[in-house]
Amino acid sequence: MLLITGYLKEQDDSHQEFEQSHRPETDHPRVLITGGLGQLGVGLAKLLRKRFGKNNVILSDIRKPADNVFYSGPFIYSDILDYKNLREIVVNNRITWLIHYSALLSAVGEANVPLARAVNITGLHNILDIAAEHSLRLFVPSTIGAFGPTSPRNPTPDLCIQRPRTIYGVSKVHAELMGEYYHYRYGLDFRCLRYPGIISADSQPGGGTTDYAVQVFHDAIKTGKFQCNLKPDTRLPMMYIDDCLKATLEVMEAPAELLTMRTYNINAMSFTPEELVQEVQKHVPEFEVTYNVDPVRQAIADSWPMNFDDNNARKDWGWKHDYDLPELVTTMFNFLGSESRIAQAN
Ligand SMILES: NC(=O)C1=CN([C@@H]2O[C@H](COP(=O)(O)OP(=O)(O)OC[C@H]3O[C@@H](n4cnc5c(N)ncnc54)[C@H](O)[C@@H]3O)[C@@H](O)[C@H]2O)C=CC1
Ligand SMILES: CC(=O)[C@H](N)C(=O)O
Repeated sequence: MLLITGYLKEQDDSHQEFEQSHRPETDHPRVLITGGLGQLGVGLAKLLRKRFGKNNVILSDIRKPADNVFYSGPFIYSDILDYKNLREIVVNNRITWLIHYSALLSAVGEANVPLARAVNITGLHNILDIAAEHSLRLFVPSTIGAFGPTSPRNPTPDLCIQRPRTIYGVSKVHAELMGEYYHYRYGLDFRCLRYPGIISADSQPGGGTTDYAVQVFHDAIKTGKFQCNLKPDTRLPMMYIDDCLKATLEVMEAPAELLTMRTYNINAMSFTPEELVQEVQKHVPEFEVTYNVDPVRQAIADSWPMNFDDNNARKDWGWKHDYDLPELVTTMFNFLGSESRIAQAN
């Protein structure tokens, strides 16, 4: 029976997908995600495909996807520095929404400033021009890294001094300002959220300053020991990936008249490595941490917000987070714990 049910379910699913992908364009956006094979893109594609139909969401990157990603929905090679190719992809696939995830994050950017400038700034210019030319709804994420040591840090409001000290932060402030300029000058439907450090169980971070808060869970499960590359009292805004992706879809679907701004802070929690370790030890009592501070990442973290003020997002389009620190840690261990039990069983 299960086999038959499974077969019938499969038929029904594929019929539904056919339906969704062949509905008139007016029904659903046609989404292109750039830089989709990083920490956030695959999860976002999953969420958007559930909402808009598998074939209406195209994942892209310059890297080769794993089989499970490749066979989960449309994937295409796209280098955002190749303006012509990007334009062809947008036209040939009748794209109406563009989620621009391609970037070099804070620490990797400091290690390769010329490449970070090319990808994060020249690449962004290509995206802006194509989005304006084809009237796309454009999402570009910014970051807590778009602030610097002269910004108010506790809390950091949406509008304040922004003098970041990394090429990553400078490029993201540039993205915010250029996106808003294209909005006011050319009517581009530009939307931007400043993400905190994002924590996920099923994807690896891409070389940032907040990566420790992902690694800690894997090490707690694998070895019970963790070497933290930030000082124990380094407070940073953080968010579980499900909240981040939910906010991204919500702000993209928000009616334009609700948006009093085009760039919003979003917040969920702020914690220090010490506070995170204490919460982890409630699940893994024997867990041990040592501190081996990375001076580059520490200097970046010391220039970033400690707490984020996101009242405008909550007021304008109803943003609210679901995961605080205890829920985050429980969710991460539920996922990773089951994964490691499966791994041990195999
Ligand atoms: N993960 C986080 O904690 C946060 C992420 N964000 C932003 O969200 C976006 C996605 O972040 P992640 O997935 O974590 O980044 P990631 O670093 O994990 O992935 C970025 C992707 O961009 C791709 N890429 C690099 N050069 C490219 C090019 N020339 N053309 C096309 N793709 C290229 C890479 O192959 C990679 O898969 C980024 O813009 C990042 O700045 C903002 C704040 C926090
Ligand atoms: C907070 C971010 O933008 C990213 N995770 C980084 O640490 O660079």
